[in-house]
Amino acid sequence: MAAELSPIDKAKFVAARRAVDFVSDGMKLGLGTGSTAAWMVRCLGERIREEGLRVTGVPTSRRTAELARQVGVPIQTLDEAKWLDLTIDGADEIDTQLNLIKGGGAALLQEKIVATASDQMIVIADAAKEVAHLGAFPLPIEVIPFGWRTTMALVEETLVSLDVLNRECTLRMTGDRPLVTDESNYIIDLHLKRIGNPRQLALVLNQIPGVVENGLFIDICDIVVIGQGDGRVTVRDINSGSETEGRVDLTPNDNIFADLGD
Ligand SMILES: O=C[C@H](O)[C@H](O)[C@H](O)COP(=O)(O)O
Repeated sequence: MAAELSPIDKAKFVAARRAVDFVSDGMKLGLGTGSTAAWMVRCLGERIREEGLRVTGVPTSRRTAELARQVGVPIQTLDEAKWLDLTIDGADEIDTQLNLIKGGGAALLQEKIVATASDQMIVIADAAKEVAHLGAFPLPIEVIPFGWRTTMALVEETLVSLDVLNRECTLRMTGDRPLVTDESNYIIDLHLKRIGNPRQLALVLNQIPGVVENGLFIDICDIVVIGQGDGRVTVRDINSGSETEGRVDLTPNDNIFADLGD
């Protein structure tokens, strides 16, 4: 029996299932990370099992690689795939220009590399992720562990030089230890409340020695699919300017819960 999903999981599920309609036979896909992207990987597995869809996925984290294996999505490394047709991923915030904050799950570095190596990026999310201005969600930056305190001080100085008012920076912890990313780095979260100029901030942060990458995705996302708990989905395409409304069957196939142990 399939478990009853919470409204937020229903919203994530319908966004994921709608986005998987954009996948066609033979595609090389970037597989995002996080709870919404996990639904997309499960939906892909469902299409592979039921329709014989042939795709190859490049996972953006160890977690996603493990899930892909569990649900039967064939995977490759990015260097094996070289270039991808489409990446589907979640986001922590999406603004009206489809600029994003990502990295709440600490996978921003691999996610940005994979999305940038794709012809197209589709972001899937529940409606709560849509914002007028980025920044209420803390902006993650991935930093080299060596000298991270110095790097954090340089980040704070940079924020002062940009006249950013709220500029508290915190090292992300897991228990009493710094969180370590898949690439063996640390994450510093920037509590900015509102980002006035995301494009400028993204460029300036990456100039600081010790900063590997920041979680601002500027001009990378092409299409956003927003799900609602009642099954409604909105597809917004930044290139064509189109917006279409639809509805997705809320009943996941029981097989889709295989990895959840239901
Ligand atoms: O590092 C993690 C990713 O950027 C996620 O895509 C993002 O945090 C959204 O995750 P979720 O779908 O769990 O809200």
